[in-house]
Parts: sequence; structure tokens; C-alpha cells
Amino acid sequence: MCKVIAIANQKGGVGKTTTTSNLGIGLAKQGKRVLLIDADAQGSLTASLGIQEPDRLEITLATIMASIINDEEIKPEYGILRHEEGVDFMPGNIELSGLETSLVNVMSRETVLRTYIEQQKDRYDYILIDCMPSLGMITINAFTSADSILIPVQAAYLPVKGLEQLIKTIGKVKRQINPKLEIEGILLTMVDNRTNYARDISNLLIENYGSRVRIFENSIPMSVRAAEISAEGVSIYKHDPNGKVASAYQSLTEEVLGNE
Ligand SMILES: Nc1ncnc2c1ncn2[C@@H]1O[C@H](COP(=O)(O)OP(=O)(O)OP(=O)(O)O)[C@@H](O)[C@H]1O
Repeated sequence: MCKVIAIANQKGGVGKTTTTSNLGIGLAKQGKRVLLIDADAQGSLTASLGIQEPDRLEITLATIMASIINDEEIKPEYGILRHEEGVDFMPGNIELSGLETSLVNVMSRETVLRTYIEQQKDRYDYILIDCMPSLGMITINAFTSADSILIPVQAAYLPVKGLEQLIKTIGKVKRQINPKLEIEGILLTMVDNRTNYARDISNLLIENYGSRVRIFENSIPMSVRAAEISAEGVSIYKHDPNGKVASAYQSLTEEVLGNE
């Protein structure tokens, strides 16, 4: 059985891409077959997997989704790239912005990505989708395709208000389009253990959401080593194998596997 997890938060820079790649590679290290999908027009997941200029790629998620809109048949493996650390990925780039605008007039506009993902499901154990920092139509497509949503929250600001809107949108998609949709959990990222602030945010999350949403036991520490990896094109396991961020992502991977 394949599980599809969307990594989403409409707030930018909270660790969505870093979590998608390192959770994905963590799952691959546990022997799982993993496909990562870059559903963000910034192409940062694609870049972090070693593609230096995502905007120059010819086949990306945008071209695939356009083919589906045009009812063209595509082979499941078409356009999928392989990363040296054992994950496959469907790259994304700036063309997703144009596609987002044109989706408005498309029949079944919420389910285009789902059509693509359905044909990948027998090839993978996990499919992770790195979402845009917005709740636009591509993100709704990701929610429509997913079994669950993992929400990274940066431990450096008060996240309560934005999260409420995100959880509401997830609830709406669940009621109206995708009844199986669940929240995988809220993941605290970029935690600076030298301050009490992270603990305050953690307590605030538990107080406000703990009864409705799972909060991951593991959080991801702030580390300059994590910030370096997007330029390296490798995971934190390769860049800093004995560091605290590698160990945190490994524990998160085990927690996600334990959710099954
Ligand atoms: N644990 C961490 N410690 C320090 N820096 C981090 C950590 N995780 C991610 N970063 C850095 O923070 C920035 C934002 O991270 P990332 O790109 O993963 O967030 P995002 O939510 O995907 O961003 P966007 O919304 O723009 O897509 C990046 O420069 C990344 O390298």
C-alpha cells in the first residue's frame, strides 16, 4: 500500500522542502520505495536534489499536469529523475505558477495531480509532495491527492493564526473532495534549544491543537548544517551524518513509519 503525504504550510520558509527531502531519503534508507514531488514553483526541492537550474528542465510537474489536463496519455516513469541517495523525484519549476492560473478554467481542476499520483501508487511505498507556501489550487491538488498532511512549523514565531486557516482548509478538502484525508502531525522545525521560546511555542501548540492534531514527539533543531544542504544537493545524512539534524530526521522517519 502506498501512502501519500503532503508537506504543507502556507507560511514560507518553515522547513517544508528540507523536511520533504530528508524524510523521503530517510524512508528510502529504511528500504522504502519513495517518490518526491516538487509542487512548488520555486523549485527548491528540485534544486536541493542537485538540479542546479530547475527552470531549464523540459519535463516537470507542470508539463505532466498540462498533459493530464489535455487528456494525453503519459507513461508513469516519464520525466522522473533519480537521486543518488535512493529516491525518485518529479521536479517542479516556475511553470507551475502559470499552470496554477490556468487551472481555474479546467474541468476537475482539483484532481489533476491525483490522476498523476494514482498511476504511481503501485510503484512506490511513499509519495511525498512538497507544497507551495500558499493555499492556491496546486496546494489544493496536493491535499486532494494525499492520505495525510505533515505540517512543519518554525519554532521562531507565533504560528497559531496561520495554522487555524490551514487546518480549516484541510477540513474543507476532507469534507468536500477527499474523505480519507488526515493530518499526519505538526512538526516543530528550526528549534533553538538555547532559548525558552521554542518550549513556549511547543506548549502553545499542544494547548491549542494537542486535542485535535498529533504533534510529533521529535522536533528538528536549528543548525547551520541544515541550511547548507540545499546548495550541496545531498541530504543531511550525507552532509553531516553524526549531527543533531540528521539524528532528528531519522527519528522523525521512525515516527512516521510507526504511524502506520
Ligand atoms: N533545521 C534547520 N536549521 C537551520 N536552517 C534550516 C533548517 N531547516 C531548513 N533551514 C533553512 O531555512 C530555509 C527555509 O527552509 P525550507 O526551504 O526547507 O523551507 P520551506 O518551507 O520549504 O520554504 P518555502 O516556503 O520558501 O518553500 C532554507 O534556507 C533552509 O536551508
